[in-house]
Parts: sequence; C-alpha cells; structure tokens
Amino acid sequence: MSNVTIMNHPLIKHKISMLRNENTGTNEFRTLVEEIAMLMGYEALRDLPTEDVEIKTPIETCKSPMIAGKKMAVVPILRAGLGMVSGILALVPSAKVGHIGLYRDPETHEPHEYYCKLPDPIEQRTILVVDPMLATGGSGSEAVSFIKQHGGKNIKFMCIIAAPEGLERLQKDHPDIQIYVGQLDRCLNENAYICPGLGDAGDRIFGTK
Ligand SMILES: O=P(O)(O)OC[C@H]1O[C@H](OP(=O)(O)OP(=O)(O)O)[C@H](O)[C@@H]1O
Ligand SMILES: O=c1cc[nH]c(=O)[nH]1
Ligand SMILES: [Mg+2]
Repeated sequence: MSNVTIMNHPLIKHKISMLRNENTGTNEFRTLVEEIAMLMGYEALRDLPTEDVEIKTPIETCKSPMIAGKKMAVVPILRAGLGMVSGILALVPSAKVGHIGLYRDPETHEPHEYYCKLPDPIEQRTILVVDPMLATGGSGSEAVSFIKQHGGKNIKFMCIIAAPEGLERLQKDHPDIQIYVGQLDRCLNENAYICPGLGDAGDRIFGTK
C-alpha cells in the first residue's frame, strides 16, 4: 500500500483550523493555503535528490549539496490546487509546473478532465501533485493516472484535508505513490463534501460561488 504521512505539526493544525472557519475571507484563505502548502512541502520533499556542486567559501572551495530543482515538477489539480503552487515554488523556485484540469460533476461526483500539460521529460522528475481536498478520491486518482500515462514514475500526492473514503481509494488505485495529508477528517456527506472540511476549496480561494 501507499505510504501515507499525516501531518502532526501544531503550526499546520492551527492554520487548518483557521481555513475551516467560515468567517475566513478569500484573501486570508489564499494566504493560509499557500503557507500550509509550504509547511507540508518541507516534509513531502524530504527525499528530494541533491547534487554536489563546487562552492567557494571565504575560506576554501568545497563540494556542497544543492537541490536538483530542475528534476522536480509540481502539478496542481485545477482549480483549487493552484492555490498551493506558490508555497511549493517558494521552497524549490526552479521546479517546473504542470497543470491538470479536472472538475467534479455536481450530480455524479465523477471527475471530468478539461486540461493536461506536463513538463518534459516527466519520467525523470519527482512529481508533487497538489490539491487541497481529497474527498471521494476520484479527482486525485484520475490525476495520478494521467501522469502515469504520460510516463511519470516518482509521484507524490499532497492534500490539506482528506476524507477516509478518498484516502482509501487513492491508496488502492495507486499503491506505489506517497501521500501527504494535512488532516484526516471524519467522513463525506450526501453531496460528497468533506465533514467537517472547509467547504468548496476552489470557491473559497478564488471568491466564486
Ligand atoms: O476527491 P473528489 O471527490 O474528486 O473531490 C475533490 C476535488 O473537488 C474539488 O475540485 P472541484 O471539482 O470543486 O473543482 P475546482 O477546484 O475547480 O473548484 C477539489 O479541489 C478536488 O479537485
Ligand atoms: O469538501 C469538499 C469536497 C470536494 N471539493 C471541495 O472543495 N471540498
Ligand atoms: Mg471546487
């Protein structure tokens, strides 16, 4: 089964509680999503490959490890995943960015693809798929499948809030990926929204309804 890491840091917990609050407005919500992505990215990118480069210090020349940033891709699931990109790029500014456009049908809750553009060569990169919400797991699982179809191999999935149903599905469909979850919530409601969740992440990030 996939490796799942559930975050256990007070800063992340605190910021997720602020996100959940229905009185948190668009501006603050956006900032929080970016900050949480950065804090979670610190953990998720723990095994990012480094390469030794020659550095001249004021004292002498040495070989010192640096992130091979060109070998990384962050792939947000549109739209809500876009809110997490800047937090990851703050950590790895040279990462390439791919996009996968998916929306969930409001009736069936099935994901529908409307866009896919990934950086080449995708097979050589560490790929971090980001989406704040993992509800039924349909969108996350579909996004990972697309990336695999395009040749992606080393794939990590990062979400801020997951429902047990979605986490189980993603693990079952993709036992080879690593999954990072900010907080695991109780369940889905009859509209496949996460409880207690935070509502519609995309609408809250972009101020739509
Ligand atoms: O696990 P699932 O049941 O597939 O639900 C999660 C998906 O739903 C939301 O996107 P949405 O369809 O609302 O699109 P948006 O980001 O454009 O708002 C969310 O950002 C995930 O992509
Ligand atoms: O709770 C949910 C479920 C799907 N998408 C969201 O944005 N929120
Ligand atoms: Mg949405």
